[in-house]
Parts: sequence; C-alpha cells; structure tokens
Amino acid sequence: MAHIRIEGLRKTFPPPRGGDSVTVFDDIWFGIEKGEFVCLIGHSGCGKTTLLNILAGLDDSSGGGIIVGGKEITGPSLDRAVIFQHHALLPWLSVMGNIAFAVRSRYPGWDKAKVRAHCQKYIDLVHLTGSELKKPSQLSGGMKQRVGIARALAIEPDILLMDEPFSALDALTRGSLQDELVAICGATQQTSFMITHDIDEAILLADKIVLMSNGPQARVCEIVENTLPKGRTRQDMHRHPHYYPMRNHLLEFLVNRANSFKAELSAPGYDPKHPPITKPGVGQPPARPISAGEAPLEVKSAGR
Ligand SMILES: Nc1ncnc2c1ncn2[C@@H]1O[C@H](COP(=O)(O)OP(=O)(O)OP(=O)(O)O)[C@@H](O)[C@H]1O
Repeated sequence: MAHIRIEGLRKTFPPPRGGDSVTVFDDIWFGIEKGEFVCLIGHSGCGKTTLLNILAGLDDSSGGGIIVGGKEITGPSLDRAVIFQHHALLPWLSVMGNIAFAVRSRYPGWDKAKVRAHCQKYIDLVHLTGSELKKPSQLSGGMKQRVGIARALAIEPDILLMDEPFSALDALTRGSLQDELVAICGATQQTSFMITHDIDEAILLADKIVLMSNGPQARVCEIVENTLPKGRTRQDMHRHPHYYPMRNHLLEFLVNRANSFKAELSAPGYDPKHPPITKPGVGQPPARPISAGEAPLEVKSAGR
C-alpha cells in the first residue's frame, strides 16, 4: 500500500455568477511511496495547485479522498509542510525568527536554546549561515526561498509539498536550489510532492512524474517512472542514454497529448484507478550519450 493514496479525487468549483459549476479534475488516482519524490506536471489551470491544497488540508475535495498513512486527510497538519511559489515569510521576523516560529508550533515543549540549535541546523543546511538576524526585506529572492525550505524542513514533516517553489527565481539561483534539494532529499529520504512546469527539474528531482491532462475534467493520463539512475546531477544527466527519451516523452505530452487526451479516455484499457505507467528509454534503442568535449546543451523549461 502506498504511503499517500489519492483515491478518486474530484474538485468542483461553484460558478462565479450563476450557470454550471466547473469540475476542474475528476477521478484522480495515484499513490506516493514513503521516501519517494513525485512531481506533477500539467498545463496551467488543470488543477495542480488545487490538488496540492487538498493534500495539504487547506481545501476540501468534492469527491473521493486522500489517505496518508492509513488516515484520511481532513485538515492541515504539521506533518505536511508546504513550500509556496512565493516565500510567505513573516516580514517582521528575522530568518531565525521565521523558522523558530514554526519550530515552536511543532515542538511547544522545547526551551529557547533547543529551538535555536534546531533552527541553526536547518539554516546551515540551506547555506544561510550568517544571515540569521536578517529580515526578509534584506534577503534576495533565492535567500527568501531558502528560508522557506529551512522552515518547512525544520518541522520535520512526514511529507514535503512544493508548489513551483523555484519558478520565480533566476536560472542560476534555481539551479543551485535544485542541487540543494537533491542533496537534502537524498540524505533524508524525505517523501516529497512537487508541482513544476520545468521538465528538466522533474527529470532531475523526481522518482515518478504524474502527467495531468488539460482541464476542466482533467485526469491523470500517465505516470512516468524516471529511468535515469539516482545520484544524477544537473551537470551530467543529459549524458545518460535515457535523458532524451524522457525529455521528449514529457515534452510530447505537454505539447500534444495533454490537450488530446480526452479522446483516449474512452479507449479500451484506460483505467483511471490504474493509469498507465511508462518508462521512457527502457527497451528503446539507446540515444547517443553526449561526449565530454561536445558543446553543453541548452537547458530549457517546458512552456505552459
Ligand atoms: N477558489 C476558487 N474558486 C473558483 N475557481 C477556482 C478556485 N481556485 C481555483 N479555481 C479554478 O480552478 C482551476 C484550477 O486552478 P489551479 O490553480 O489549481 O490550476 P493550476 O493547474 O495550479 O494552474 P497554474 O499552473 O496556472 O498554477 C482554474 O480554472 C481556476 O480558475
């Protein structure tokens, strides 16, 4: 049994001014194993943030449910930490203060020194040592996002939920934060769920990539298993023979299939409870790996 089970999830919003209500997604089924890193990819408006909010307990479903560790989610919990696209820090508190605020909620019995030492560990982990007393207004965008990551990790959540956490950052900062997240999640085996529009980010981070078709009535089209070996890095993953099959498969989905998938729904063999699992590159002729002397690849994000 998967640690997180999304079972027949549906979300319907009432119409803003009369008319019919809108079902954003319907009959969504997939699971996340303990220690797994799962990315969700789909076009704007298919309901990714809504799904993450339901998983965080910040929104209710209109049908189906989410079971975590055998219990249905009924509201927010410190077992599920969220890192938002925008940092959502308390502007009047320092780096240390923002993280300590969350830590004190999680561990109300801890004394000041223990809270401080615990916060410092996570400040050091995200390379913010020396910035403990700075306020959010004194930090760059990347530093603010680092505080958000440290705050989320410091409450030692069962599940880390991330809604496009790096999309507002420049490419260099995004890359270095992705590297840090790879290192942290690799070391801690943190169960993680991330929404991203960036195909390369998904290939770097995810064990599994869930593909959602366009809304309304979005569905899970397919679950892609990452066929690149663990320990991959941004610098070398494009040399692996499965990189291009993976990348092309995800790109093809976003460019064509996300929209045309509705026609496949009624095809025999599609079962929403068991979406097809694909392993791009496996069983295909090997794509040519890039040799060390060749020009570096241009790494692009998928467009919306
Ligand atoms: N509170 C709400 N009331 C009514 N409609 C909503 C509400 N929240 C979201 N929606 C609608 O639900 C749909 C899905 O929104 P959501 O933000 O989940 O999509 P998304 O896939 O995360 O998009 P993006 O990639 O642009 O962030 C959109 O059409 C949005 O307008």
